[in-house]
Amino acid sequence: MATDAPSDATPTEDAVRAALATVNDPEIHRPITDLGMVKSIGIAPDGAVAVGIYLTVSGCPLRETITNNVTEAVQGVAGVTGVSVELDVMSDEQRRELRDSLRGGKAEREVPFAQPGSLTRVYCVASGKGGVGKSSVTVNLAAAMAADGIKVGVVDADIYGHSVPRMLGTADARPTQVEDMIMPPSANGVKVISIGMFTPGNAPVVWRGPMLHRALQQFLADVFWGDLDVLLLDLPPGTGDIAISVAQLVPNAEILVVTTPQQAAAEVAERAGSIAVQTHQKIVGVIENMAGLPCPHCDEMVDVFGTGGGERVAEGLTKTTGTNVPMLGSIPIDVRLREGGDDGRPVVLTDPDSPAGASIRSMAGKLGGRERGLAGMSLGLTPSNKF
Ligand SMILES: Nc1ncnc2c1ncn2[C@@H]1O[C@H](COP(=O)(O)OP(=O)(O)OP(=O)(O)O)[C@@H](O)[C@H]1O
Repeated sequence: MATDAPSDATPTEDAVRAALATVNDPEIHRPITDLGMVKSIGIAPDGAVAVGIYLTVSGCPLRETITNNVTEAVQGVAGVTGVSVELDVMSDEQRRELRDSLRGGKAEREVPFAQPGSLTRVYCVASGKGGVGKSSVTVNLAAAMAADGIKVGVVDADIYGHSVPRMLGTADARPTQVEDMIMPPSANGVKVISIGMFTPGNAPVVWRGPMLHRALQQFLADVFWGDLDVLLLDLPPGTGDIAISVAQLVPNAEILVVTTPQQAAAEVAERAGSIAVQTHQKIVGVIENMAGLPCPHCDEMVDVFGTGGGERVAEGLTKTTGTNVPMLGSIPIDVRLREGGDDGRPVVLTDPDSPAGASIRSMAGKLGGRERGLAGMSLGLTPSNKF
């Protein structure tokens, strides 16, 4: 960043610090000056600047990015003739301070999304059967929302098929840890944390209920999500322990039910959705996936999995819950959606106007853009007797 100082003047420390304030930590997305990452600034009479930077952890995978960004920012200051960056690593004490400041001064773990003032909408994506496209829908909704400028995160809590990182293009990413705080990797503008990032190789997860509960609590409380507009949780299929844990940890989470049009799948999906009655959660709607395959020769729809499942589930859940559970939309079978999932390139980004892409984008618009209403939310105010 250029200043008004004449270019032959020695740069001031304030000007260098102002330039450093424009550099964000690539994982925490906050200025390095606010995170206690600037260790020292040395300015030689000839305009050469030496900056000392604390990394949060040794072997930080983003050390090169940070070095480059710092160099570029300081180089732009008037009078700077050269920049050298020396990296150091935070002490345990500094890391603890950083963690506490990221938690808003609170040392204890709490789930930010469950706090009364939280403005993050939390959606649990649930299905009855496996393989109906729950993860594909989650990933594409998230990518479409991010493309619309919404700050979105995904928790992949599907212990049986943790496929979200691959579908989002972060298959090999591992989160960085600052003390007991976890920095989620991000791809296509979506922050993501997956149970698969904490299991060696492709090992199956054989955790029982209490362990799953703890893992989920960690994903919600110990991951540094920043200010999210929307958090999507990809749940395992069925009515298992995880759904109950989510209800306990984030009682205001709303449920999105994914089904195929098939009668059998719809019945199971309805059962999975109706767990919301017991947990007192709201079902935001039903998404029907794999709703017909356009014939490649004549474009006529072939109803591979039958028809009407989504509507049946929506009607059934409306009756069971006594609230209006709408059908949010239908997604046809589309080979581009499957390929995009395999390649980590969501179809909503690669083929946004394909029938599948357009349908998911439209639902993402509704779910992401809906008023983050204060209705039903405690504002922490005491009613006045004046009126
Ligand atoms: N509309 C669609 N068109 C074509 N392929 C699809 C569609 N929806 C999902 N698929 C494919 O079906 C397979 C299963 O989808 P996905 O993994 O999203 O299901 P899931 O319900 O999350 O499964 P599980 O519960 O077992 O994790 C994937 O290979 C995915 O690419």
